Amino acid sequence: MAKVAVMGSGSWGTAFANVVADAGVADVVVYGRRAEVVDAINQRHENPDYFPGIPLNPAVSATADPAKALHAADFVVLAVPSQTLRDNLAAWREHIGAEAVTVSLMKGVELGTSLRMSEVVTEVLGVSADRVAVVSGPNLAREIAERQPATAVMACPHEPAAVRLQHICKSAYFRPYTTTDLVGVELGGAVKNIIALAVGVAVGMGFGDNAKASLITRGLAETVRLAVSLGADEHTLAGLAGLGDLVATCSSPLSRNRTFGERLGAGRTLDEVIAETKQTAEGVKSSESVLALARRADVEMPITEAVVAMMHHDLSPAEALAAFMSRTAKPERYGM
Ligand SMILES: NC(=O)C1=CN([C@@H]2O[C@H](COP(=O)(O)OP(=O)(O)OC[C@H]3O[C@@H](n4cnc5c(N)ncnc54)[C@H](OP(=O)(O)O)[C@@H]3O)[C@@H](O)[C@H]2O)C=CC1
Ligand SMILES: O=C(CO)COP(=O)(O)O
Repeated sequence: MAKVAVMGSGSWGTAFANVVADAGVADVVVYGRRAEVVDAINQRHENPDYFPGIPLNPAVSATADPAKALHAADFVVLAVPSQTLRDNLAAWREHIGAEAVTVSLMKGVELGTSLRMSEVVTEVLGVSADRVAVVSGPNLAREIAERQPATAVMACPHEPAAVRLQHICKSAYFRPYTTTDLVGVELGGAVKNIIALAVGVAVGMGFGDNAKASLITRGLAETVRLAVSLGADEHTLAGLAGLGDLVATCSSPLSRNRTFGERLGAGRTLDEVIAETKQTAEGVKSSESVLALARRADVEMPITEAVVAMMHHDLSPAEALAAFMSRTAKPERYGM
């Protein structure tokens, strides 16, 4: 059987390990940095910090030793916050086998470099892009841990690797598709978090479904503009990793990004919201790196700009709304 190492025992790492175990065709081990989480997974088949009361497949084992997790792994699945990936990978690099396929579950863009996560992997590990895959789609981790039905996209420029990954994930409740469009899949995932922050702000301000639908639709338009200008296929953004994830994340109270925005929109200060947010809300930091990417590509992303201004430059939700609504009138389709 293939061996899958999942590096990170938070929400998505735990739920994804469970998906692989439930698919039943690969061995899976999770690396967690805290012994109490590792012990709970091994002894009680539960991750009490992230999914209390949800039974994990007993075939999911855990270790606090990254070398042990990575030893002879065919797939190395990365599930830590995006901004920590470079340092973590540098520490893990010596234990990752030359033939392993690295799989990013992460939905962020690196601050400072504006690199996508797969690009950070190829840079740090010195491997070709053909050995790096990405999993994305409408995948709220709790629903998947509860074994509710879901679909996802496995992206890799080397299609056979995406197909192998599809095989080790497919189960009665998890249906993976494949694509070779890494750029579209990664940017769809990173930008939807930013749009979910904006939707959350609108919900927190008390606005209804017209505002939400407008942000989702115009959010998709700016995602497509950016992704296509960087080489993505427009159809990818109409698929699971684009529209699918955008709708799920912007609609769900389970989304950490939407919840973050909602608290801000309801009048809490940024510092209060940051202090209340225990899990990773990637869009807060990635809004800056995505905007930097957009400026470099000369692409307009007004919702992302508004989110950056609220998250990093003290613009209030009311001021952001006024600035957005008073933009110059335009045709619906422009600037592709
Ligand atoms: N949750 C979801 O529904 C989904 C999340 N994603 C993406 O998956 C990625 C991971 O998110 P998610 O699992 O939700 O995040 P969580 O916040 O739930 O978990 C983060 C994990 O990373 C660990 N961690 C945090 N900081 C560091 C660090 N500096 N070094 C090493 N490990 C660290 C945490 O350990 P500890 O528990 O000890 O703090 C925890 O195991 C993100 O990019 C997210 O966008 C994608 C799809 C769905
Ligand atoms: O990516 C996700 C669902 O696909 C999870 O979204 P949040 O990180 O906002 O919780």
